[in-house]
Amino acid sequence: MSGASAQFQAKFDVSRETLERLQKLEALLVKWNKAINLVSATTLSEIWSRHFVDSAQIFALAPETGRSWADLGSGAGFPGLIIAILAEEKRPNLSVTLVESDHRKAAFLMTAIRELGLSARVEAERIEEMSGLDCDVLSARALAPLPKLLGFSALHLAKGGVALFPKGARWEEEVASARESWSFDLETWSSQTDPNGVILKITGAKRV
Ligand SMILES: C[S@@+](CC[C@H](N)C(=O)[O-])C[C@H]1O[C@@H](n2cnc3c(N)ncnc32)[C@H](O)[C@@H]1O
Repeated sequence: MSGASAQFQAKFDVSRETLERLQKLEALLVKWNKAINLVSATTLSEIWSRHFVDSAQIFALAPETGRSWADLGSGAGFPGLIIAILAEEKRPNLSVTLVESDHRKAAFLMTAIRELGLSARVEAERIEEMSGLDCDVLSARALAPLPKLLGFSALHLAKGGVALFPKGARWEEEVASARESWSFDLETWSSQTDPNGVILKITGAKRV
């Protein structure tokens, strides 16, 4: 086991099968990154800490009662593919949907799902053009400012659902800006990977 995967195992207590899936995903990302720009070359050598841990920390924040999870703008699969990998071990009944409008990235996501033996599905569509997903949990990393994310949530989150958005150092400005047109309940968790970042957990969002 590499140092990075051993650290992941210590943090998230996952099975050998899950670690093997993550190792396969790492190999796929390295292979595909030669042809399409999935992750920046500078973070390729830090896939476990910058992407796998960053994504996995979101998984534990979702209520265990949720049956469906949608990750919007998944890109190379963060956090969506990691959620799908963890769900395979820890919540096998969770249905995971990855939304990604870029067809080359969507092709990567479909390949990864097939090669890793996951049950997640990919919607290669634009978030604002697809029919409502009615999901219980929604996530999005590095997709849009919070006011826009809340607009996406209004389209796809079921009543009573939970939105999880990792945000960087300027998260308080984004929350203040969102409060101008939305009311919502907010909990925050410090990020395990970004000393200035947080994960926003939002419920009950309504336009004001
Ligand atoms: C900056 S990347 C972030 C990718 C990934 N979430 C991450 O954190 O590594 C944003 C991704 O969202 C996708 N995207 C942007 N707008 C979208 C839309 N309206 N509908 C679907 N996907 C979209 C882009 O193609 C891109 O892959």
